[in-house]
Amino acid sequence: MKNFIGTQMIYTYANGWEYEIYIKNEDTVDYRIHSGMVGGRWVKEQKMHLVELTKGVYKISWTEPTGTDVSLNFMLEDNKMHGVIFFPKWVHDHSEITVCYQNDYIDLMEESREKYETYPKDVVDEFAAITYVKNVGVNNENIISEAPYKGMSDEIRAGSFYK
Ligand SMILES: C=Cc1ccc(O)cc1
Repeated sequence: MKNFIGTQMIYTYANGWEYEIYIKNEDTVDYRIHSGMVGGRWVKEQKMHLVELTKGVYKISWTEPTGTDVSLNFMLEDNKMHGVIFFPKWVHDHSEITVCYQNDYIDLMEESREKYETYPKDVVDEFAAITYVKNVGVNNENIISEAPYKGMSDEIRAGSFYK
């Protein structure tokens, strides 16, 4: 568990969506979505549940202000993960509303999940290849502190992003 907490990862799902996550501490993640249905969205301070399923295999799960539920399994020894995302219908229909720095729009997310339809949910379950992994320590506010832009994940992988 100590190895996993503090880890920053970038991964590409089999459907092409690229995500970045930072396991900030034992119950919090920050994340950034580089591409996919809600590419451009980024979030800090998302509370989550974390367990070690077996040696080197970690599961994190949470429910979001949008009503989206997420459960992710990281298999670090194999450089792969598997994610399940349960999108309410409204996120699928109005994804542009969720593409923002969510922390500034929590009220809008909560209003939208009441205003628009929840069902049928859109279940996305996909494996992903982890393309970057680094333990950057706990509670580092500088790891995910700006909006994603085209080329950012390449810069992170190349080691030229953080000054
Ligand atoms: C909806 C959030 C979310 C964050 C990371 C991930 O891999 C999938 C979904």
